[in-house]
Amino acid sequence: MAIPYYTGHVTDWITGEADSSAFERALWMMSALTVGSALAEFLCDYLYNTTMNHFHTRFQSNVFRAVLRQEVGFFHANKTGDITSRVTTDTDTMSEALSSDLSLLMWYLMRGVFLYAMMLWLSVPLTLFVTVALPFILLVPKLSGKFHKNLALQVQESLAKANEVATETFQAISTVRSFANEDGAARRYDQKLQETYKLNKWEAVAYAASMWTSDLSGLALKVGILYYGGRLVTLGSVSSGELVTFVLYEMEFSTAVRVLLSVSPRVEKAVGSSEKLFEYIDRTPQISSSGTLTPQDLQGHVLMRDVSFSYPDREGPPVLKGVSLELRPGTVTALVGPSGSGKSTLVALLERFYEPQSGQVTLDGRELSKYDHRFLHEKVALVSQSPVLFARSLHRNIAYGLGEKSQEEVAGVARRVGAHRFIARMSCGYDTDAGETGGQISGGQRQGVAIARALIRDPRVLILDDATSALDMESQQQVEKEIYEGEARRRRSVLLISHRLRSVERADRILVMEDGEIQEEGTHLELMEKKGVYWQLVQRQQNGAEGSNNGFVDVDREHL
Ligand SMILES: Nc1ncnc2c1ncn2[C@@H]1O[C@H](COP(=O)(O)OP(=O)(O)OP(=O)(O)O)[C@@H](O)[C@H]1O
Repeated sequence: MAIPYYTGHVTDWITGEADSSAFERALWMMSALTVGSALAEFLCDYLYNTTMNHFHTRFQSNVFRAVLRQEVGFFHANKTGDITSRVTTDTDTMSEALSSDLSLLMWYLMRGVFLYAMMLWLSVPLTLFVTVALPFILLVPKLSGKFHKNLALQVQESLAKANEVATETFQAISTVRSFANEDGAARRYDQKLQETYKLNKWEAVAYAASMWTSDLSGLALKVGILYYGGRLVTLGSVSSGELVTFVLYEMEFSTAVRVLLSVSPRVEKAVGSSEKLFEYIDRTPQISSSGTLTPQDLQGHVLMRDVSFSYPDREGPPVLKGVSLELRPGTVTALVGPSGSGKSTLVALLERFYEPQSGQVTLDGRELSKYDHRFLHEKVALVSQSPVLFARSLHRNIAYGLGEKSQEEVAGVARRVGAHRFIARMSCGYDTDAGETGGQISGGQRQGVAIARALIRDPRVLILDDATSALDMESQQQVEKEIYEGEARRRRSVLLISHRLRSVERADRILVMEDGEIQEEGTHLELMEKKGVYWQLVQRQQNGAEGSNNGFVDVDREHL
């Protein structure tokens, strides 16, 4: 920025207003400053980019952690594609703006301030003239910048919607293929992309408009300065060298303003994308995990008292209506009932995925929220209806979240639930990759691995939510043996949800659930003698009235 200053000195030497020593000094200073500033710029770029890279990595990691902290309901309320797009695309947009645009913004802001000071020092009247014209240069592009920010937000949202379609399609590719609906999926994706394209077009117009207006006003300003400055030179209030220096500074100043104006909409776009990210970071999870209890003598005594629950954002009657149940250590409690009666919802409350609107769930007499999050989920293990495995070895899947576990330990627990048989037959054994969401092994094998994954934690409460439906007879018997006769049985409470009556009839207690209420409870024989809901359901099934629709399949007819 000192170059224009010394150019003025050279001009004064040419016009004879200064001697030759000033000319030599000017040349030396210009050379030294050029080398010095090049070095400083190199250092500045290096440090800035390294810092921004560090920032990007940390920020993305923080957003990911913030999303992970949210309650399960948050993931049901927001689409996966939308969340993923926020964590990846939006953080990229934001970091890109920060790494290039913000550095330009800061750089040209500092330049602008310095140049303005130099202009003031050279000629106050000319600077005042520029100052009066400045708001006109700034105002119009500022207004179009606002319009641009709004459009940028819409572009981000529309891109997220396109991502949702892609994610959903790829996740359900087998279904898409079996219905031969590839064209339908492509059309849906195209439709979303078209929406983004249209918005992008408007965004480009808004951007061009702000550039055009700033160009036009900059040009008008230059004509004004030359006219007014020429008059001041004639009057002798500034030298011709000073006018040249002023014009050069003003050109640099205009460039700074232009850059600031072109960068600010991009920074505003990044602000637009960051708003949702900060919403995620600032969001307080509706289910806190601030509990601290980690009792080493946990028994696994679960009590659910008069619990009612409705899913958030779901209208209609409650899914659970005043449910009470007890899981005693050393006993197996079975929960049966038709599809949609609320069994998995009850499990979700035991796992603290949701909190009940009324009533209480306690473990060893203390509310679930009082327990340390990690401890609770180590001690209360769930195998869900469709367990998901991770794209890593079966060994790592069984020892999921537990750090290093020896091969003997993993194989030992797999043996107990009959999973070792099929794992040992695989060519890579425990090193076999389960594939994304466990898609590279069969449904029954997935269930076997998931049961082993739950048992390796030696939980005090074990919940099997229809978790053996796909197992072959031999594995099923092995799991039942583990549940009913296993040595750990005395140390834990088991909640067994199943549509197979054969596997629940040995339970110490059977609860029959219908429409979110426990209708009956007792042992299998008691319930059969009572000839109530349970008996009716069994009869109906026997007569084939409702088939598997009421949730009861594979009835042990001989026993009945
Ligand atoms: N995440 C959710 N959001 C809103 N409603 C839900 C959600 N999950 C389940 N429901 C609704 O809650 C009710 C009970 O569902 P739940 O999954 O608990 O039944 P279930 O007894 O486990 O059925 P199944 O035997 O088929 O597994 C159903 O009407 C279902 O539509």
